[in-house]
Amino acid sequence: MRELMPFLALFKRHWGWMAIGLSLSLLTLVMAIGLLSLSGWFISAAAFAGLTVATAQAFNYMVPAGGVRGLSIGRTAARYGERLATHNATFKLLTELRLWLWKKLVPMSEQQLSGYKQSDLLNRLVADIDTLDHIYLRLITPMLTSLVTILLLFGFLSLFDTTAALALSGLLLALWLLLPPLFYQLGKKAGRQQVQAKRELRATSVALVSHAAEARVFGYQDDLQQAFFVADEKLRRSQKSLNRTSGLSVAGVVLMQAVAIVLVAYLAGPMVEQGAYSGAVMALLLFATLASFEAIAPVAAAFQYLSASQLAANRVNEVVANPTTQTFGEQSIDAQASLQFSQVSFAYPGQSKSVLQKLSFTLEPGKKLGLFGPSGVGKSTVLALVNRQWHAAGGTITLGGQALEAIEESKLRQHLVTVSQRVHVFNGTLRENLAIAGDFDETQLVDVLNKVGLGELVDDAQGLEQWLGEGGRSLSGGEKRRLQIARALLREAPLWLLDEPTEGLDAKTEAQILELLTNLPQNPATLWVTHNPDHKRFFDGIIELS
Ligand SMILES: Nc1ncnc2c1ncn2[C@@H]1O[C@H](COP(=O)(O)OP(=O)(O)OP(=O)(O)O)[C@@H](O)[C@H]1O
Repeated sequence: MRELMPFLALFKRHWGWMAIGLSLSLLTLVMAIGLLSLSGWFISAAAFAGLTVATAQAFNYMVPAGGVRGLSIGRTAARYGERLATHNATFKLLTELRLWLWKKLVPMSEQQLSGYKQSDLLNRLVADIDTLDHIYLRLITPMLTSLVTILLLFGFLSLFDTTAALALSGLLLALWLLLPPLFYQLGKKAGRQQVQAKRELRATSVALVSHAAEARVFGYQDDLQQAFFVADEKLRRSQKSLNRTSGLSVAGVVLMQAVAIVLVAYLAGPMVEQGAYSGAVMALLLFATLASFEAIAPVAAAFQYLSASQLAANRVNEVVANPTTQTFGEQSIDAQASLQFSQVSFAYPGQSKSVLQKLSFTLEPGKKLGLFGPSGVGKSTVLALVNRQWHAAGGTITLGGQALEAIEESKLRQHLVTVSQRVHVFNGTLRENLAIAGDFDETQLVDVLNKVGLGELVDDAQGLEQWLGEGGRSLSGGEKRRLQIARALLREAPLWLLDEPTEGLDAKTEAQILELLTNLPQNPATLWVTHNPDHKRFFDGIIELS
């Protein structure tokens, strides 16, 4: 259970909604038991009263009938409120958990996340976090409400028959204690298999979609599909097994309910014969017994899913407690900071050959350095080191005289921007795609779009609100790069990292982008990776990697 502790701590922030949901859930149960007990008593008492004219006339139908009506309306209202409150609490918990994990993932570099497939991280963020919401809805709520209901039931029934009250509450309490470990064991294997199968299904479906084109061209579509079907079958098998356990829990609870009814009837029968209470009270006891099992039914189901929640918690904790997580310092950087590599060496994990060996250079504020060299020599790796995607194994990288690791994360991000060949257009509007650079008003956004030659995008009827991402207006390669430059311009970062920003563009677009990048208004320091010898004229210095 220790693995669940960090998540229970996060739950605290929403205790208000959780408590409302719990209270309404308890109220619903109490009203359900009250409704059935009162109805049982009322029908039997009315039948007994009808045996003679005198008793029939003296019987007060109005008050119990009003009670039945009140309880049934109250129960429906409480159930509705309970659903609203517990679902609201669950969604709040999900948001809390997902944001918490997202915030932990974002600062991690590629190095720290290497070893995880993207689909696996996605799965941890989505499916595993979903599984964790069972803790509140399926575990905490039924366990607490059923326990309180048993205690209340004991108090209520002892008003009529202490022995029957003790017997029924004792039986319910024994079930409350025994069902969880029993169903935890029964659901353990299938619960874990389900988490595993969900992971595989997501990985194979992501592969199926993202590799679709290559798979078709090279004829391995069937293999991918087969892997997907195997994972799907695994998931179905685990669900079937869990459903069987659920069915077993329902059958078990119904059986115990029958046992309880026989037991209470056995104890109450002689009491009625002895005249300790009426037959109508016996009906009340029997109907209360019948209804009380509504409290115990979810307890068995709850623990069947615990192992899945535990495994999900372990998987989430594993990423968060990544042993390679590097913490960064708190230093800020001066806008006029120079970037310096001194004897920097680097090799990718698991590779014996170094990509960089003792690389040294200095990039002064406002200067442009061109980074040349054959393909695969390590040019992009240099940019990745400045971006802290990876960390140098030897030597030092400093910015404004401070070690790169000592600089606070947000300060570093404010200081530099990267313009690469691949631009991500988010599934959102033009405004949202620019707004990742910060908070800007309409004039500033239109102004920057004009600067990068994308002014005509705003002429669209929807202007900045036009949809750009998936399913939106498709941008050409050159337009996407200009969008990226617009984002970078908005940031006013003093250090720009350019990774072949004009690669693959036609001559006209290339000329436009070059014009833009070589005449940036704030004249940032620029480290520019390129293969094109014509670009040499733009640079104050050249680094040739070999
Ligand atoms: N994540 C990674 N894991 C392992 N090796 C990597 C990784 N990224 C790059 N490499 C390897 O490191 C070397 C340098 O790669 P890098 O991308 O820096 O080269 P580059 O000079 O930018 O190449 P290009 O001009 O083709 O873009 C290559 O041999 C590449 O295969």
